Amino acid sequence: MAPSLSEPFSDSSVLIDFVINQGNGVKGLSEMGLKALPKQYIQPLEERMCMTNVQAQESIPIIDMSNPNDLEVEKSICEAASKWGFFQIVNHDVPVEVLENVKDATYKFFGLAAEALEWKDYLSLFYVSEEEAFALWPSVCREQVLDYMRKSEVVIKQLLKVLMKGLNVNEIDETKESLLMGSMRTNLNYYPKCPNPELTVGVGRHSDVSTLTILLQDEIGGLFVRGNDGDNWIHVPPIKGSLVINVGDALQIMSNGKYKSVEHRVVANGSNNRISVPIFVNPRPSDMIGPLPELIENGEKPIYKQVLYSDYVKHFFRKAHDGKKTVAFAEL
Ligand SMILES: O=C(O)CCC(=O)C(=O)O
Ligand SMILES: [Fe+2]
Repeated sequence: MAPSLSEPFSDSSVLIDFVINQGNGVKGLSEMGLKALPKQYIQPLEERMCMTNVQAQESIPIIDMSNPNDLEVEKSICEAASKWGFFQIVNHDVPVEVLENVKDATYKFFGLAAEALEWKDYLSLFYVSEEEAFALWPSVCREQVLDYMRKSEVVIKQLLKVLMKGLNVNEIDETKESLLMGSMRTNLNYYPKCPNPELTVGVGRHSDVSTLTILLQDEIGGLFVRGNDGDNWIHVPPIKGSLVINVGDALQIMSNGKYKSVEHRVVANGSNNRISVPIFVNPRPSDMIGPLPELIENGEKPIYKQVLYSDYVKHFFRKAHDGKKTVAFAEL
């Protein structure tokens, strides 16, 4: 039974049934035209975005990738990964058409079905093989997602090569390539319009568990990155055709802390629906991750221990989004 507008979801089991079991998602809630946010989505005050903490004059670096082997470009990538942990790339090799197609496919998918978390619905696609993707992924988006992943691989390899060079790791053999990018997951995120955006979050504060994340966002905006001073938040402005790149915990650990996996969050929006499509480039679940041996051989003191990547990810998902605390799991 659909819940009535006059008494929407005072009972949590009705809400869970509507959003999850019946598959309506947060999208279903948004489209009911609720006057107020259901209480289950109201976040504690300290987790809500306070606009006085936004640093409007700051922005993360925007890097032109037309000449990825140019020394100045290499330098700006490594500096951005050390200082910010976040940057946007423009003039990369992923065709704008591929990006547009995967955004359209995301809209199409959420026209069909949804599941829920925070004020956000998402579909998570773990890549195993093309055959499996053809068998299991929704047909409305699988071609576009596969194309987006395939075409992004070039830029992912370029970035990892440059970032490794910045650590004086000049050879990426098969084992290292697998450690850096042995598994990939693409999420289709949908943040429906929200009746009380200031009371909730699209995605709470977190850092990613990936090596690198490649994020495509639409033109709405709402992604904020923790500024260098630790208190403020910096908006990541949508730039058509760009990809947002961020360092994840696995790369922070492997680089022995040189590259930073930075907290970020997504605010809910009172006027527009928003989509984003991150590719999480990860080690394999069975890999041990820790500071790269080359760094230790060069005399660096390790600040992280070796951990099984699947244990690290399990640890991340055991707790609610809670900022940067996951990485403490690997600290020595
Ligand atoms: O939607 C976004 O812009 C970011 C999403 C995100 O941080 C994530 O899925 O890990
Ligand atoms: Fe994230």
